[in-house]
Amino acid sequence: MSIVIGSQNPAKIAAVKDVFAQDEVMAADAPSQVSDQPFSDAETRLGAINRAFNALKSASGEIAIGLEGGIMYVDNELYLCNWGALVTRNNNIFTASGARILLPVEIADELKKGMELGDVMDAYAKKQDVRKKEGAIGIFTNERISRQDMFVHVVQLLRGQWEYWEET
Ligand SMILES: O=P(O)(O)OP(=O)(O)OP(=O)(O)OC[C@H]1O[C@@H](n2cnc3c(O)ncnc32)[C@H](O)[C@@H]1O
Repeated sequence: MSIVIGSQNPAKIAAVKDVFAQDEVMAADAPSQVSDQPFSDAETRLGAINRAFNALKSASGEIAIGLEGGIMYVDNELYLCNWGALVTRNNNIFTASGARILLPVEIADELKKGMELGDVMDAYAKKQDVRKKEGAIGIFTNERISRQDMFVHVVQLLRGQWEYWEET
């Protein structure tokens, strides 16, 4: 089977390859058509769905996966949130969200000023491309859960739902 992932981000590609280890996994640039920094569950989820549909349009995969990172308020505090979508050629959509953790106040303050989490994390950690590696979730969990680990769980949730509803 061939699967297309709507991103060139190595953490996202590795997560899909981990869950679909026996299959052909292709990566395609696919716009999320939401803000560069989604600010709610609804916007992040929509970004994942848009990326999956745009990936399916641009490549020859049988199914497509979109993975999108964002942030969301719970009361007045900002949490990291991530969403995934799996879409099929007959327009079935499966969605799932990832683990979420509270972001420290100093990170949240920068995000509220309009900065993107990827840039804020690089400055905070004094590293480059945190978003493509351990991610904010890796840094703030002492690297117990990396961004890839978190997306593996999301992709397992997507694959499992797709198998249950389409293959049983
Ligand atoms: O290449 P693409 O697929 O666009 O991956 P991305 O990481 O740049 O983009 P996302 O749409 O997943 O995330 C939206 C923004 O939030 C940032 N972001 C999300 N989760 C993050 C994490 O765990 N660590 C660092 N930055 C993160 C990301 O860098 C973007 O600025």
